[in-house]
Amino acid sequence: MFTELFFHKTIKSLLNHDQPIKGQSTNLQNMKNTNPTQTAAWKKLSQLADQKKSQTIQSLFADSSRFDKFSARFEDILVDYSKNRVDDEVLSTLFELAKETELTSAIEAMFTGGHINQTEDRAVLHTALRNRSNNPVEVDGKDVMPEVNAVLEQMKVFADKVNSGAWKGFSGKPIKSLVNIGIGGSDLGPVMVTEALKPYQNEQLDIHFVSNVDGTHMAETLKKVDPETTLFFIASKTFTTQETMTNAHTARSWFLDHAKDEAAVAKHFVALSTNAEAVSAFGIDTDNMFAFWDWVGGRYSLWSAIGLPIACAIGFDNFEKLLEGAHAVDKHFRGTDFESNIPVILALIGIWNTNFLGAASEAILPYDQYLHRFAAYFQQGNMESNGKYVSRNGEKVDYTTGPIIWGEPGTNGQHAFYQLIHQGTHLIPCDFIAPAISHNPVGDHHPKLLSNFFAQTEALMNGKSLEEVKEELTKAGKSAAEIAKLAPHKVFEGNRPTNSILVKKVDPYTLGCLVAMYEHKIFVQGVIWNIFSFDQWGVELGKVLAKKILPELEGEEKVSSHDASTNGLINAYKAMR
Ligand SMILES: O=P(O)(O)OC[C@H]1O[C@H](O)[C@H](O)[C@@H](O)[C@@H]1O
Repeated sequence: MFTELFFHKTIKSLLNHDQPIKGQSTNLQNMKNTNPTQTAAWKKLSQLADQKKSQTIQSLFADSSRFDKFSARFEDILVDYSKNRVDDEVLSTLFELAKETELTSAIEAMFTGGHINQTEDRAVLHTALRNRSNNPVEVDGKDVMPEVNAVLEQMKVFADKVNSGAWKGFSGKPIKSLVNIGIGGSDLGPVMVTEALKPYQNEQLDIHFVSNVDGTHMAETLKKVDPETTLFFIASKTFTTQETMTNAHTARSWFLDHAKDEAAVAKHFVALSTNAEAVSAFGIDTDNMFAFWDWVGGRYSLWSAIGLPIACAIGFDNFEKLLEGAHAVDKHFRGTDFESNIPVILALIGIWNTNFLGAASEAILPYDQYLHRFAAYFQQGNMESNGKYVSRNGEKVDYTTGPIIWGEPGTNGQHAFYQLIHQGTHLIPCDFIAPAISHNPVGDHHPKLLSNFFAQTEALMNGKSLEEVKEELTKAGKSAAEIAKLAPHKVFEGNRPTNSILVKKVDPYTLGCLVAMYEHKIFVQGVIWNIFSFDQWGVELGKVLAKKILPELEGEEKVSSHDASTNGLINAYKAMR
């Protein structure tokens, strides 16, 4: 059934990507709905996992060319995946798995506007938003690039005005504070990017994000800003999300309490949305609306109008560089053989760790304070995309899909949860990310930070044997009894897999590259797991039930329409307040 959707699309030559994409007939009918566990490669991988159980990463470094073989460079980015439990045989079988699950057709289907978000019958084209080559990209026979470029132009004009101080508030003062009101994909991308690129931020502006429906989030933000100089971005793809609409109305009332003039709203509120009708119903002039389209997934939307607060904070030129970085990786992903394709390699290693070594989670550990929301961003990106137990043919899968994603910046994590990564009972593959050049080269901070990065990946791989521990304790003058008691606790098994991503500097272009790498990793995994990565039905049920419960919270009468626990909680709340 996946197949039929794409038969009208054309596979372009992998080496010739700057030609127009036409909605012609196709040879994408090979796109399979394959249970990955039924492929020859999967079966072989299961055997290999069994056979190689006792093989250690450390022992694999007997091959002196391992680092060169198992690392890849993309411009100023080095991806070292040599500290994984993979050898040539495992990797080549993983590449076979990608071939057997028709990854190439799937990649083409995405880039050429196939409706790969099948349960919502939508194309998935965040790549068109950053298509700096500007070659046509057709969705249902219509080239989307003119619209994409028109919104980018609208964003540029607006961001330039805000940046230069030409955009004035109702009392004639230039804008000083940007407040983004949005949640999920309409929050996390702009938060992550503006934090990551803070060194590029216009110092005349401060930026705030309100996402939680908890009134505290809004109240604390409004304390910091002045209605005369604040610009609100109401960011919502649907413009119906409860949290965002509630926060938007609160911000509007607060603003009008000060401005006392409805006409002033136009100078202080803009909307980033696909839903023009709801935007004007809210009272925002559609002249102040920046549009995007249903083929932009929320968690892939920072490249769209949702990126407007980013463009305002760091300037449109820098926003463009972010797009350029992502586009460069798009070309790499689409045009490079699997064997040298970074997102494909990262995805396959992730599948090896998840499905064959039994890892349930992955940690993302940036050694860069500016990247402190990177893990949170990809928590949504990954878990909302691949947290699915139903396959593309509608059946329950009998294998593990998306891992739990989590992480915090190093070195903070080291003093908090690395204990479990080193000596716990769970296998936690980790991605370490660091820049070679710091934006703040204060004293010897950066070498210290990076020495921790390198040391951790080394320690996770090599561990520390019982013999080493005993020798150390002996040298420290411990008695035999003390050594026997202490030694087991000081042993590190090692053999913990890590990827290391070293970038020259976290600049807009490089960040664009990094984000696109992770996005495509998620895509590849979804294809192989035979799930739909671009819907998110799992978030709906709770929303529906909350709507039903909300009116029940009014009044004093006891609620009895739920199970005993839910009734008990609601009634206790009513009694306590
Ligand atoms: O942008 P919005 O339509 O307001 O949606 C905001 C978020 O809410 C939803 O519940 C989804 O789970 C997210 O994928 C989405 O990014």
